[in-house]
Amino acid sequence: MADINILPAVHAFLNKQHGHFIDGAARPGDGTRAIDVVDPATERIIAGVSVAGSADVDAAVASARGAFRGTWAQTLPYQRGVLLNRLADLVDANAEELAQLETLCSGKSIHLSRMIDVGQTAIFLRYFAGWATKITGETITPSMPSMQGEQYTAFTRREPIGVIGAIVPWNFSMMIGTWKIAAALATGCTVVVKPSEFTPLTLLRLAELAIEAGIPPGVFNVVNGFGDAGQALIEHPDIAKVSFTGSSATGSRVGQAAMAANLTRCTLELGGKNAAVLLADVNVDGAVAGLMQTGFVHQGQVCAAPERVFVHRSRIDEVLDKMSGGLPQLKIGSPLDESVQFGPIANKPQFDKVLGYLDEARRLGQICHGGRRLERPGYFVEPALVRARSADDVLMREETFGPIISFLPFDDEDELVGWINASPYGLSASVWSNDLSRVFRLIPRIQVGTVWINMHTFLDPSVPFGGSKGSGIGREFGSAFIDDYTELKSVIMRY
Ligand SMILES: NC(=O)C1=CN([C@@H]2O[C@H](COP(=O)(O)OP(=O)(O)OC[C@H]3O[C@@H](n4cnc5c(N)ncnc54)[C@H](OP(=O)(O)O)[C@@H]3O)[C@@H](O)[C@H]2O)C=CC1
Ligand SMILES: CCCCCC/C=C/C(=O)O
Repeated sequence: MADINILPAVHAFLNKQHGHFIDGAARPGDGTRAIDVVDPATERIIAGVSVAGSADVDAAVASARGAFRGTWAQTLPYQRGVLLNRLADLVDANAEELAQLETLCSGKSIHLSRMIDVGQTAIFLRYFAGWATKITGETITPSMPSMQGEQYTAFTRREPIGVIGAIVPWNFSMMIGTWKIAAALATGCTVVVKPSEFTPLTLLRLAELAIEAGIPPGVFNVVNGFGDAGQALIEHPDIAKVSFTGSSATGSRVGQAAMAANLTRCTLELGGKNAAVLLADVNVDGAVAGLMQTGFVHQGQVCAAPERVFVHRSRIDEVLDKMSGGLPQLKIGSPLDESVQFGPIANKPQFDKVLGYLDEARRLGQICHGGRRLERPGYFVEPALVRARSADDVLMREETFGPIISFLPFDDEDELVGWINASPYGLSASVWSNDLSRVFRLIPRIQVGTVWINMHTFLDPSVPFGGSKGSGIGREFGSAFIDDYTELKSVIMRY
């Protein structure tokens, strides 16, 4: 099939040098440094953005601080919910434009951009809109003996923490940005977001839509640039909280810098080396379909993707045969072709990293299917299946963040748990079985933030998501975010 037609609005948005979005309007950069935005499917430059200097970061934080104390503080929770719902409606109304921008910057298939990036952005906005009117404290009866004979009562209030500095990676820029922006706005905070320099366009467009929705200027600001712009943001004295998604290495630096600068609180959603465990009674067809989908969606560039799969020895040959048989059905090609499920790797550094892991697996003779680079422009590589020799192999230990799934047979449950927990990461795992007694015995033994049963990478806005160990600090979604984005104030009163 041919590529879809690019909308005139997308052409118009692309052929521009973008700056930042501050105080409700586009702010051009100072022109001294610029970033080329590259389409990973063609390696062509499709747009440019300016690099924020400290004056831009200061202006964005000042605007967010002004709105936090002014217009946004005067906006009732009910109205905040209405405005977030209006933004969701505008995301729906501009869905195709946003999906095309996302695909052109990130290389994810247009189908995925429509369904996940745009579809989930609207869903998360509506979910958080509902929370705006449901943020409550509790009443407490003081219990100290010294209070006998006196009349006391106490209550707590949840107050918005202030300006949020949000730092967002390139794999799902608009959706992950929205998790942070919508949580901030629902609780009464304001936000300055720095997208990855590889995928800056959809969040700039979302900021424009926020103004169209009636969200006051300064509530949602975007600064573009490299890590140094992010660094200036997290160290800014008027940032009350940092919400970061990205690699564990950068996340660790971000957390330390924020803490050292101003004791700034952080939520860190970091990398993973997520295990899928297929027990002896596994429904192989169901597990294979699930792994094919979640291991190779967006070319494996998903923090929760199943990268290491432990299969009971009695089933491993069957599983690998069916995985190999399924791979040719995954159509590789231009992400703007609606029949394609598998596009290019999102950017050149990530492409080089994935090719490096594939070279290593090839050197060790471990690739059992795929893994070849495609001879065409763009960062294309086939998805790969690897049969590991030991849980200590590089591909069983390091996060590749690419379309590579490694398999290892297991015999013994204790050994299996040891292998899973030996990882410094602890984001997620899945167990595939209908033997619920065994499954429920495993759940408390696996050191991760989320366990899926007979599914993988299923994110729902009402279920907390985040990592343990080296995969992060804090949780996004559900009610957990309210604690993160608010300050708890206690009031004790004698009457
Ligand atoms: N958990 C996840 O969801 C993701 C994990 N990754 C992993 O990270 C690896 C590297 O990808 P990369 O994009 O470089 O991810 P990083 O973790 O390095 O970057 C994530 C975000 O942090 C910014 N950043 C970088 N350095 C700093 C800093 N010192 N202070 C503040 N912000 C900073 C980046 O900006 P800039 O890009 O402009 O430097 C980007 O916006 C990938 O190979 C993959 O393994 C990547 C994306 C998502
Ligand atoms: C189809 C999977 C979509 C979920 C993407 C969530 C990504 C999170 C992350 O990489 O941080």
